[in-house]
Amino acid sequence: MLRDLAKIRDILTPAERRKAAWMLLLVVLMALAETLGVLSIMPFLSVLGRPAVIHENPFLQAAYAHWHFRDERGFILALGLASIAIVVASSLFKTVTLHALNRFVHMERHSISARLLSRYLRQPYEFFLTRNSSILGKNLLSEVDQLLFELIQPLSQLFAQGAIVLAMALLIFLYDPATAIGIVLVLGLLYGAIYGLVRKRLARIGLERQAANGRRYQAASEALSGIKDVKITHSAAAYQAQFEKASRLFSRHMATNDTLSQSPLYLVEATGYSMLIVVALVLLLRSNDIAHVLPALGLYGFAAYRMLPAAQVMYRGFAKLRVSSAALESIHRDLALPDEPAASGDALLAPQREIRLQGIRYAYPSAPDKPVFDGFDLAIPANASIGIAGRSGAGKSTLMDLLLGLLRPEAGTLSVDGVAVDAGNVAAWQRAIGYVPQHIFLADASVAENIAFGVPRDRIDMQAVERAARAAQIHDFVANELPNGYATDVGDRGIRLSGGQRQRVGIARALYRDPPVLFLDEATSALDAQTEEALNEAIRSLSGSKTIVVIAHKEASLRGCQEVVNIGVQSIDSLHGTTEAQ
Ligand SMILES: Nc1ncnc2c1ncn2[C@@H]1O[C@H](COP(=O)(O)OP(=O)(O)OP(=O)(O)O)[C@@H](O)[C@H]1O
Repeated sequence: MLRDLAKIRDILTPAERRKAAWMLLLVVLMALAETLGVLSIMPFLSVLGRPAVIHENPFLQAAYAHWHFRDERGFILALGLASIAIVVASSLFKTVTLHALNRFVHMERHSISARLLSRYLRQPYEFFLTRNSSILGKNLLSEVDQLLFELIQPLSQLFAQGAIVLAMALLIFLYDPATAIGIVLVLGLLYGAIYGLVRKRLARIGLERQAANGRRYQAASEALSGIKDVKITHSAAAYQAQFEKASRLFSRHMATNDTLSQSPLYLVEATGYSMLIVVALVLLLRSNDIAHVLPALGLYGFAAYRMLPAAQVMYRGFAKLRVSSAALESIHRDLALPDEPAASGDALLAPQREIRLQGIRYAYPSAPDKPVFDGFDLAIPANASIGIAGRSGAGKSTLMDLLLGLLRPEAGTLSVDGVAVDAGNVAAWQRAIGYVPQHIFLADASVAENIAFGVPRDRIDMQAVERAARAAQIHDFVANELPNGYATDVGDRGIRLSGGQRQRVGIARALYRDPPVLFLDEATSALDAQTEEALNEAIRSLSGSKTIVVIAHKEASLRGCQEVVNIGVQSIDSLHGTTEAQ
């Protein structure tokens, strides 16, 4: 429990920690206000039943004298009004506090998920090679909710109700210490025993719930993003079954969790009220005077009425903490990921002489013993156009990712004009590059927004968009055939465009900023021969003023390059030696 509290503390920012402390105080005050509201009716009721109490009770007597009441009716009226005032004030306080609490919890959901997304987005590219994107999405959306509504909220209730139990126990203690200790002991033992019985099961449910939630997200996201393959292979039923299995398990665990954290109430209620009857009988047997027993019983009855549900909420807090600690653990771990500095400024590391890879060794994290490159060298003169050829799987895309600074070599350096590219200047280097990947990602936005990718809509330079589109051989299509020209929406991942059109939008994107370096990875593979030739011609016209690196399987695509580097001549495992482009 203490470890979990420390984790919650870590997750919050210092300002949120202060706010959480205030909230906790408010929650406790709210619980006490609630008790006070109910408690304030007691003197009114007892005076109403027997006005003589006014003169017997020292407090009521003092109040009666202090405010110079002349008759009992007036005092009872005042007592009634005072009770109404307390109940109304306590309700107002509770309403305001409730809003503050709701706001805190919901804003925490926003704050934690926003910080988590920012942390994920700042991770190096390699991080995403080992983590499943739907699981990351699940953490951001579903696990943060689990943490807040199934752990932090019940936990704050645990503290609030703890205050009530304490206040009530104190009240009874003042009246009758032995009974107070007895009640706390019985309640503590009862809940302690139940918790001891179910705690292992709760922890297991917590872990399984989290795993099933992940599988649920993964099945839904894979089926929907791969809908074409799902349709054509008729694998919808398999995905449906996969989703349902995980979803059913997830829901079953949520139900068991709710039951296990709620059900002891009935058992404890039965025990509590049985105890009340036993206490009444014992008191009656001891004193034989029912009038003497009744006030004591009234107090115990009231205490039971407030304490039993409060103890139940406390137990629920412990149970939820147990189930949700898996969610807490994963969010705590991911928020502690190294915080890479976000790229800022607009410096440009543009090559004047050469781009050089030297002594590069790189192995993917999932295959650390099988380096794709080991001792690899490559020099690319500035403003030259270099082709990279090689058989499938030889490492062409890996080489491009290394050149892009997306993958960091285990050994060796990437340098631009002798300046080593590192975490400090990689953003400046990437700003100098226009990159067309093998698989182009289009956002569900307009053609113009996709070309000026990442630029806010009102800051898009439409002239630059058109210039880039002309160079990418897509302007005529956009201007003449799309209903709204550059404002036409391309649909989810560009589904309303053909493969070749998507590819040309991707090329226009790389050209939008008119970068000094252009990297093209199979950029023309989806184009017909005529369009490809026109595009190659356009790219050729850029050569001499830009450094261009082209990866292509087809020799025709590399024809315009001044030099072709073949990296497929050696086996992947032993790609040593020098491959130098002069
Ligand atoms: N994320 C990854 N984790 C582990 N191995 C990978 C990963 N990506 C690629 N590889 C492996 O690295 C090697 C080089 O892959 P790469 O994609 O660079 O080849 P390529 O030459 O671009 O192939 P193609 O022409 O088919 O696109 C391959 O053996 C591939 O299986």
